[in-house]
Amino acid sequence: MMQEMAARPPAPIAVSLGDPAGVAPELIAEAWMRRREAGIAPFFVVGGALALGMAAATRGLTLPVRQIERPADAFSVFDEALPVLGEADCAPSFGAPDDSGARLALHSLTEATQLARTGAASAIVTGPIAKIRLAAIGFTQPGQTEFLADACAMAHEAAVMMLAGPSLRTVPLTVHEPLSAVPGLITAELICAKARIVARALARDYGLPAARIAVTGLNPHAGEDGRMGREEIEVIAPAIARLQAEGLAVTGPHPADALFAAHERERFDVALCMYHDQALIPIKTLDFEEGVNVTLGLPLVRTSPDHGTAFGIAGQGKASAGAMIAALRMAGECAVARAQGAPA
Ligand SMILES: NC(=O)c1ccc[n+]([C@@H]2O[C@H](COP(=O)([O-])OP(=O)(O)OC[C@H]3O[C@@H](n4cnc5c(N)ncnc54)[C@H](O)[C@@H]3O)[C@@H](O)[C@H]2O)c1
Ligand SMILES: N[C@H](C(=O)O)[C@H](O)COP(=O)(O)O
Repeated sequence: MMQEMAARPPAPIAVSLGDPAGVAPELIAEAWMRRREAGIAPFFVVGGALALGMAAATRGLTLPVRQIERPADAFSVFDEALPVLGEADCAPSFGAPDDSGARLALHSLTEATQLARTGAASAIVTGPIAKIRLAAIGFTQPGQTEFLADACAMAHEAAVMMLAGPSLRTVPLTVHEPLSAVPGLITAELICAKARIVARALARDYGLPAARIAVTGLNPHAGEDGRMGREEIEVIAPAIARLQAEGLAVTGPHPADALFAAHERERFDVALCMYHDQALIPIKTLDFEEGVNVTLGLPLVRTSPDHGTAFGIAGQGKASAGAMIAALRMAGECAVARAQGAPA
């Protein structure tokens, strides 16, 4: 079905290549091929012209690629060819990641971030990377979210991961942490800080001025009045009370097991969950092929498909481009919302 892009962002979107041995290049290529029907705003990729062409070919696509000299050139090129900025490249072996691919992924991410920071790009959409592969070449952050926080000179906690799909939005309070460390990391200050960032961002970028935030408990049955854990009584409920006193539409702590049933999802705009899998399992179950990973709280717009590198199916024509397309669409919509002056 033909989708409409509401308005064009003031600058094109910068896309980082992701790990070239994974599914990202083929999905970027497919998204460009479907740009009109999907209503995707003009974008360019930083590096990887050869990798993109090779990846497209594995899906039977003949991809016209054109080198551009400046981000703004993407506007005139985008209709005819996929614009690529810069010469950095490699010839990937799909499904077999290596250090040269990891270096290209990091270069592309670094450059695209810089362009979004300066406003030369109106948003960044990041292709999935394998964290362990990047760590092997010196990437020190747990993920791209924290990389972006560092690039913007912000504390890691100020860059808030949100997963968004047609069925729901979720935010993990703690992110890439071992489960055993989670209880010790849950504080009222962190809950309040992240809830405030979520509320501001949903107002600014998503047109939700009074977002309803459902906060989960940590323990089974949200602790069952302290019989199954005390974090709800000692930490989570006091944080919710503080946020309510500030006027935020926050409820909870809710038992997490039933919160994502259809009838419950109608009662909130976003769920603030205590740890990674509590937030990501529901969305990847309900919305895997349209799920978007967004970073809230940054001075720039950043989205990414919800899935990873999927090395096991790369280059086989099996991967769905749905989440990549959704990430590109959402980046364009958020960039337009900011350009139209939604309050920070
Ligand atoms: N945005 C990101 O950068 C991001 C997100 C998640 C995971 N990762 C990284 O990706 C690597 C692999 O992680 P994983 O295996 O847990 O997750 P994954 O998302 O790569 O794969 C999970 C499952 O989903 C399938 N899958 C993934 N994308 C798909 C698509 N577009 N269409 C159809 N099926 C798809 C895979 O084949 C696999 O069966 C890890 O190194 C992880 O750190 C990166
Ligand atoms: N936690 C995300 C997920 O599992 O989908 C993913 O690892 C992405 O993290 P970054 O965007 O921080 O790289």
